[in-house]
Amino acid sequence: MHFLETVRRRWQDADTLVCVGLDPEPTRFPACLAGDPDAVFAFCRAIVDATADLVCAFKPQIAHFAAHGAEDALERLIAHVHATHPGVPVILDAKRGDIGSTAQHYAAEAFERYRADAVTVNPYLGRDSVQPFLDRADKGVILLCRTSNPGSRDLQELDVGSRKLYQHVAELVAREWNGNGNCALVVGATWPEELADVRSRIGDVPLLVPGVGAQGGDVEAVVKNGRTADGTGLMISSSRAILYASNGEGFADAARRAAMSLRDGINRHRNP
Ligand SMILES: O=C(O)c1cc(=O)[nH]c(=O)n1[C@@H]1O[C@H](COP(=O)(O)O)[C@@H](O)[C@H]1O
Repeated sequence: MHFLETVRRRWQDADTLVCVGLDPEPTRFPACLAGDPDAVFAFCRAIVDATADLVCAFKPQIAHFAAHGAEDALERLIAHVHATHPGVPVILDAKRGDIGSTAQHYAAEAFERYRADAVTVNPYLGRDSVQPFLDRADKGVILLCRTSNPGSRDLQELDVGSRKLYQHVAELVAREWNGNGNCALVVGATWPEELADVRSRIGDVPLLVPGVGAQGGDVEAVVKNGRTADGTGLMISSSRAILYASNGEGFADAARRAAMSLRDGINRHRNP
């Protein structure tokens, strides 16, 4: 099934806009995993199994695996999600961007090697750098628009004619790059006004919104400013606040409680 169809099904059937980010940091793992040579996989699998019914997607962040030489754990983790929680899509957060010939390999990495359902892509190299991803009509292409970090102001807010660069990216993606209907955009929860602005420019194109939890974004503002008319349209992503809710033996249960609390907080504001 097409990535965005799968997400829409999760929004409706599982009644959740939560995306759990999988950002393993071994120094923050619970003591019960100390000495486990496969700790990255064991930790992430426990989180996945404890939260799968509460999410519209999982989002493993590739550097958090590659930095520890754990690409194999990432492959097995995504295979585990597909096998054990069918219908829950996986977004590979890789923020790729390169000339077209190299981008083809990044697309193959995301979709063939890792078997991700969607990937985050940096659009700032232009259309040809994104084309190998756009061509995969069954896969999601989630383009950085207004990122959550403070430094996103440096370039993304620059005036380019009658609007700012991130506003141009939002319109370009929604109007010209989304011919296959497989695009989404990233806007940080730390920019609630910009979220409303982007939503007004892109119709029902879905938004991936990281920045609630550890980065302090306000859930109510995100939902009210970013939702579509039917109270969906958002994948609201949190990593550290869920993954490291506890560093005791009950870490997976604590992660479940944190994900449930985020889901319920979102759902309180979903419908007008
Ligand atoms: O593309 C992303 O996922 C992303 C975009 C962005 O603008 N800001 C952002 O924080 N992210 C990612 O989302 C995750 C946020 O993690 P937490 O702050 O722990 O919830 C990290 O993996 C970031 O790399």
